[in-house]
Amino acid sequence: MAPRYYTVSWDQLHRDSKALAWRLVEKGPWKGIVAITRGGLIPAAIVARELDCRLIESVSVITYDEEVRGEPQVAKPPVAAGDGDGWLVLDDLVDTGTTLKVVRGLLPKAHFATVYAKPAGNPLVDTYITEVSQDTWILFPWDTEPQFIAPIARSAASK
Ligand SMILES: O=P(O)(O)OC[C@H]1O[C@H](OP(=O)(O)OP(=O)(O)O)[C@H](O)[C@@H]1O
Ligand code: HPA
Ligand SMILES: [Mg+2]
Repeated sequence: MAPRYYTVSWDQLHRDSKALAWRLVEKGPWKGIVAITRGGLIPAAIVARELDCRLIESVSVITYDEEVRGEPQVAKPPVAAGDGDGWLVLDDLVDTGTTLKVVRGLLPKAHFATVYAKPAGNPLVDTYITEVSQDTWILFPWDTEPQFIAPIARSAASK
C-alpha cells in the first residue's frame, strides 16, 4: 500500500521543536545534547537555543537510504557523553526504533527525545511531541520543495 504523507514545514518544525524544549526544560538540567545526525541536527539546534545549552555532541547512525531501511551502522560514536547520564539525545523522529535502539546501547543512561514518533518506536522515546500512524511517511522541509500544482478544475476536467 502506498504510504500516506505528513508534510512538515519549517514553521511547524520550529513550533514543534520549541514545544519539545518546553517539555524538556522541566526535566533538566542537562549536561549537553547529543544530536543523532543528520535528522536530529536541526531540532537539536532549536532545542539547544531554548535550553541555553552550548555543549552539543553528535552520533551518526545510518539506517535508511531514502525510504528503504537497511542494517544500522554507527558511522561516528559519541565521544564526550560517557554512559549518557545527564545527557539529552535528540532525533527528528522515531519510526521502527532501530536507530534509537543502537544509540540506547551506546548511551544507556541518557534521556531520549524526538519531535515526532510512530507507534512501533514510541516505547523507546522518553519524550516526544506528535504521534503519526505507522503507515505515514513524514516529509521534512529539508527533503522537499514547493512545486506547482494544477488548479482543481483542470485536473477534474482531465478525469
Ligand atoms: O526509528 P527508525 O526506523 O530507525 O527511523 C528513524 C530514523 O530514520 C531517519 O534517519 P536516517 O537513517 O534516514 O538518516 P538521516 O537522519 O541522516 O537522514 C530519522 O532521522 C531517524 O534517525
Ligand atoms: N520520514 C523521514 N525519514 C524517515 C521516516 C519518515 O517517516 N522514517 C524513517 N526515516
Ligand atoms: Mg536520522
